[in-house]
Amino acid sequence: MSVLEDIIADVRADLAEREAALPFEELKRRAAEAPEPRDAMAALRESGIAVIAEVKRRSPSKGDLASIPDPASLAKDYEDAGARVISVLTERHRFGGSLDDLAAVRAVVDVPLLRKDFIVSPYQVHEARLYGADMVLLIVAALEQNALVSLLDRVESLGMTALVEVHNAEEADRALEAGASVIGINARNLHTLEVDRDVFGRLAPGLPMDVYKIAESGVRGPGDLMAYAGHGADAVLVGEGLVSTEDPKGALVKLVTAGSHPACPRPSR
Ligand SMILES: O=P(O)(O)OC[C@@H](O)[C@@H](O)c1c[nH]c2ccccc12
Repeated sequence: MSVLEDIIADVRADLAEREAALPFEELKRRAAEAPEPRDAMAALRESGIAVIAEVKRRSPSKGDLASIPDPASLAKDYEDAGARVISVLTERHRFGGSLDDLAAVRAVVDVPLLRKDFIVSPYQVHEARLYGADMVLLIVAALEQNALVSLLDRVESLGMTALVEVHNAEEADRALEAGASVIGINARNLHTLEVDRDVFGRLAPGLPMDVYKIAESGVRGPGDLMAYAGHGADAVLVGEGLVSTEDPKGALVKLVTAGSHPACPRPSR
């Protein structure tokens, strides 16, 4: 099994437990009563290269990155530093995250939130909404085409934004066919866990102008943000480059400053 398949097997096992504890119909009813979702697209489209900052404790490739005893306070720092959207990993086994982290972050920040997980079922989409997400990650490599199409539809029908993640041209075609308007190009291959920062520059020019393009993974500092911007990124998504520094807030301020600098290349749209 590849890393991705391993991860998804555990995600499905966890999901079955939660489904047994809270039936889908009841979950849907509760999620429908959650406060209205925030407009993640509007936040991302403000001027400059947006930075999406991630609450990430661990990763399969690097192991422990940061203990993050108080995810809400890290998220508040991210918001104060100018994060346009905050990503919260909710996968438990490999990333050390939880839905409780998402709820804790929701309680203290106003910016839109991304639920970062391995979404394979509509159950998780309603769950994302219940815990305060405004945006949901859908990984093309983890989904059959019909599942991708119906999950994308589900995310949008609940008023959220889908971030559709791809790693190669074939997945990019599938994302477009499914109707994705926000595409994340992940430099990390989820089968081998290797990072190749050139993937963005290879794939982004082939995407339509009106698709919002996010460069995911491997951003170490302003230089990488500028390079991604030069290849047409509207936004970058950063985890390790923030959480594994002494001063995540300071590191984010540097990225946000670079992304809003007049010399930073911006998409011609
Ligand atoms: O920590 P990095 O290299 O800055 O990467 C952040 C983000 O791109 C990464 O966490 C990620 C991108 N896609 C994912 C899918 C699942 C889990 C994690 C991810």
